[in-house]
Amino acid sequence: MRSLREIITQYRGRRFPSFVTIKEMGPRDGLQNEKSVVSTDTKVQFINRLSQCGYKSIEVTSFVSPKAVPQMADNYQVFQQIQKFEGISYPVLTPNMKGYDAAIQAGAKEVAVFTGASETFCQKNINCSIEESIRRFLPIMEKANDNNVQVRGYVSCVMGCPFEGDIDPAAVRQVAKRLNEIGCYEISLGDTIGIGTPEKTIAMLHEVLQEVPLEKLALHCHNTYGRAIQNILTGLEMGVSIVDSSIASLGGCPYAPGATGNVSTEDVVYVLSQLGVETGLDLQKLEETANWICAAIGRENRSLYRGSE
Ligand SMILES: CC(C)(COP(=O)([O-])OP(=O)([O-])OC[C@H]1O[C@@H](n2cnc3c(N)ncnc32)[C@H](O)[C@@H]1OP(=O)([O-])[O-])[C@@H](O)C(=O)NCCC(=O)NCCSC(=O)C[C@@](C)(O)CC(=O)[O-]
Repeated sequence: MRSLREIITQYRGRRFPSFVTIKEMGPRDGLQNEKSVVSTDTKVQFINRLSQCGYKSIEVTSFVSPKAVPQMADNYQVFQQIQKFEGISYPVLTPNMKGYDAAIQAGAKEVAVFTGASETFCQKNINCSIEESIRRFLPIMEKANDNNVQVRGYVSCVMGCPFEGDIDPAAVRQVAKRLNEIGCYEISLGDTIGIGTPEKTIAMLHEVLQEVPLEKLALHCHNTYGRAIQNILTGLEMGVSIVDSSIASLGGCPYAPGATGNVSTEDVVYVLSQLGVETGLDLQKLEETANWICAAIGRENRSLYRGSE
């Protein structure tokens, strides 16, 4: 794995957007896979601390089946108890109408639907085909439109699948196109098991950009093989300006064997700051929050960045 310094040296002098929006995944993608139950109070404190770090978006929980993901069973309580600040969005995952209705009941103003570019992953994750998943999203889109709720869309396995192996970028393009057509305001492209490379990132984005405008695309990279930052920088060089990340690199997908956490927020913020890119995030507060949550749940902090760098 390359050090942050080596990555910064490699990418120095290249052209990136001047501002990159970072969407925090820690409370949802980060915690959903924790084996021992994280208390509602810890989740609430975690999100409240994150709200002080400068984010405009923090994904806070998911309204999925508690049998499928027990860690998110306290979704309603978490959403109700967190402090909500003006200017920060607190999206939640909703796989179907039942999840959407529960999210709205809790007070959600932004939701995210999620599917995949791999049939097998989609079946294992949400128990339906890709086509069926889109059909399930249609009534969500309709109701969200009536309720003035924004809907984000996720495509998983954009660089490869734990069950099917390679995924054709044309398949990613098709799914991203459908999510765009049904009205998702933004589409997050998930390298669910972190097997992307800069070359794969370029090939995948070239395809997706045939259908979806650049400003609607986000990159959601897991860091399983330590390549997430390079893949993200490759996407940013192509003009993408939205990145999903998880503080302390918390997480992993319960339906993607071998997947580790999202790329660490602190690492992305540090590297971008060294490359002259603004994120609006406070690195010191991020580091304090990362250390706090890792101590609270007994996990190691997998970020490479340490304030002493
Ligand atoms: C999608 C379902 C629900 C389909 O599951 P299903 O079994 O097909 O659903 P169903 O409609 O047949 O219902 C079965 C049971 O689930 C209940 N149910 C049904 N829907 C809900 C709901 N919304 N909330 C609460 N309960 C629900 C329903 O009421 C029923 O309860 P029972 O009668 O057996 O007691 C299930 O497969 C599920 O919950 N999956 C969760 C998948 C998940 O959360 N995965 C992790 C997040 S995705 C991810 O991490 C990837 C991402 C986004 O980060 C991007 C990337 O990295 O690639």
